[in-house]
Amino acid sequence: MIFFFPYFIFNREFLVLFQKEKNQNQNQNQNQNQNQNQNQNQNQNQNQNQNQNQNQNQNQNQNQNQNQNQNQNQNQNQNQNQNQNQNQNQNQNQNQNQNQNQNQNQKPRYIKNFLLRNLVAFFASFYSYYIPVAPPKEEEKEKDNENDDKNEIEKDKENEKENEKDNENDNEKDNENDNENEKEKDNENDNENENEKDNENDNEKDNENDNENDNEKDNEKDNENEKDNENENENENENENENENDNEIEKDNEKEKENDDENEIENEKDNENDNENKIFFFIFFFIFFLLKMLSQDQIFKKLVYGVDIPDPIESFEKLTGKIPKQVLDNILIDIGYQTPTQIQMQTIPILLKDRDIIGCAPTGTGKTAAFAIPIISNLKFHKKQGCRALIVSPTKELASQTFREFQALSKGINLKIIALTKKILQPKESENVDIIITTPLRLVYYIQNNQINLSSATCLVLDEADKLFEMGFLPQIDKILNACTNSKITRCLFSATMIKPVEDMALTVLRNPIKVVIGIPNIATNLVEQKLIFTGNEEGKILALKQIFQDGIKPPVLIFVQSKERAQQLYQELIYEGMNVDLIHSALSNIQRKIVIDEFRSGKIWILIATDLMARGMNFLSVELVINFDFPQSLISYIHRIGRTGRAGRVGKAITFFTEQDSGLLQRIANVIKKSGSEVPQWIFSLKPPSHQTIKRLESKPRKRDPISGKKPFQKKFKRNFLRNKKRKKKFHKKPKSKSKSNQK
Ligand SMILES: Nc1ncnc2c1ncn2[C@@H]1O[C@H](COP(=O)(O)OP(=O)(O)OP(=O)(O)O)[C@@H](O)[C@H]1O
Repeated sequence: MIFFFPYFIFNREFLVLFQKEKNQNQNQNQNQNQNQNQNQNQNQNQNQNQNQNQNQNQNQNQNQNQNQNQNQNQNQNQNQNQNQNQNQNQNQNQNQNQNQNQNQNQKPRYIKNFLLRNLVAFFASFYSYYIPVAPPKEEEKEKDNENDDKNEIEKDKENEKENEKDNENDNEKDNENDNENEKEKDNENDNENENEKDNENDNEKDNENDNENDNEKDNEKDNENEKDNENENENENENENENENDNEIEKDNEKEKENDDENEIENEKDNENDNENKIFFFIFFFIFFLLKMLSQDQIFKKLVYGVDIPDPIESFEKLTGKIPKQVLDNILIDIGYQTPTQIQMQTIPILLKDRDIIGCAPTGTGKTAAFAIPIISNLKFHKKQGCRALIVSPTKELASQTFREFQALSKGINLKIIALTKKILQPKESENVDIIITTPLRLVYYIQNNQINLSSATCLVLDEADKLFEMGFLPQIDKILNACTNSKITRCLFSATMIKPVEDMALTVLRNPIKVVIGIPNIATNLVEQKLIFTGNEEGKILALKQIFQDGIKPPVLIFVQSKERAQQLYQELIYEGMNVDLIHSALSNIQRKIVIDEFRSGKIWILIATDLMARGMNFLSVELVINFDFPQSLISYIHRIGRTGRAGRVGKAITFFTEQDSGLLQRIANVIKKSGSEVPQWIFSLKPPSHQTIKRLESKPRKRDPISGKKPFQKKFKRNFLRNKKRKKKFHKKPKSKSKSNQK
């Protein structure tokens, strides 16, 4: 329900909008019908009026001329007004027809819009936890309605004003025309009256002249002719007026057409804007969800590339029948893994099908078991045909650790597994083993001495592959690859980090590989809370370290330094403080290293000072705090160092000291810290980022640092600068001799 809650809210929102639009259109349709009816009525009335006018005109023609003219004018005015109204109504009708057409066109769009909105709503519901979707507020709705009403009222007012203006103009024109007509008609009437008077006078005169009869007849005839002429003139005027009315109607129609065209263009523009808004809306949401998914590692959480990718497993139980029952029991009962990790879900089925693979997953996510389970299952039982699986690790400690995990997973299965760390291979011993776990150097030694035959190997695993493809190991890896001559060999590369050049090189040795990437590549695990502390100088580091111990720590703690010399110096500083501390580096013997690791694992040692020897692959489950006393030499080194905590789903903490010397790589590492969810001081990002060459140079060799203990840095610096002057140097070295001579004297 929680999952689909925003879906319903979105849906409701959009349904409300949808209904609103629909109602508006329905109202428009209703109004349109009403208007159409009104227009029809008006037209009918108008026709009636016109008929009446015609009748009146006829009657008036028979009666008095003056009254007739007045009535005609009035009627004409009425007609014009009616025509204007008619025109307005026609405009409205046309607009409404357009709206109607739009509505008809929009009908399928309703469905589209509805689907589109539902799709978006569905996406929203998918990310319900990240998108707080508030239901539309009633106040906002009311405001929207008010605004809509206001807009409509304003539009109506504007239309009314325009109509009034048009009416006024038309009336003015009409009045002008009427006045002109009246004047003309008045003149005509005057003429008529004058003629009448003249006729009367003439008659009188005729009577006087005794020609009365003849004159009267003539006058009567003349009067009749005059009347006919007058009637003809009146009819002509009427026709002229009618023509003028027709012209005006035509003009009005033209205006209406222009208005209609403008309305059409505006409507088209509105439609285009609506479509643009919808597209923008959709794109915005799509990008929003993408970013959300990216920020929550949803997209890069699980990426599998390749062809014919076997289906992943969701549980170890799904492996029933695919792996020996004993192995399944070891996983579920003996070791107690309940569910496979993501890398295991993807890679176990792939390796069971003997496919080449690149597996990249964050530190502490069970990559060892991801390749150990299918390898043991594929080999099934011991065959006396030589080494069938070879696992190469960069350090002896890691090889020993992997050996232990293989032993645990293959318990009860007759497989011969050896770790070539301390063991010296007996002649022909390699022919009797199934799995060899080794470091590159030792393996190459046996290959070169023909003490080991790898032609029967069907599986080769390069653990911490990116490290093994670095220049230091590359020649040895090349020899190992050449020694594995079996054409059906499966090659697997695993690491928590993989940079592009190394990956490209690695891909050249794989055939039709499947690449599995869990999480964002080359990013520290988000189970580790990371912190950067500026210490100023070496002394500051010691003070900061003591402060951390004073604040309280939960052992065991792992402290990383950049060299064995510095490990020794720090060890002396801390042992002097009475702390339960030990150190491990490559200069110690194998036995010393093993003892230190065992004691650290058992909790006998609380604080272990280590070089990068311990940075990769070492699994100390109980380590909760990692301190980078010396800033790591590279980003990859940082990721592996802090990956010694926060393993197998547990949380951890990592603190990194830095001085001004470390500013080169500071921004890069700060970026990784930020991406994995921890806080970083913002000023670090305002620093000028180093060039690619600077980064390469910094990563190629460790930084020169002042010693941790002994003489204070400024004294040492002063002495070094002082002795740079050759003369001073000679004097400095001569002084003791002269003293001794004087003493002798
Ligand atoms: N399915 C599982 N369920 C619970 N714990 C597991 C599972 N698989 C492995 N582990 C445990 O997770 C821890 C880390 O495993 P592993 O050392 O293989 O990690 P990794 O990915 O190789 O780490 P790194 O990159 O540092 O080498 C081990 O303690 C291992 O026992």
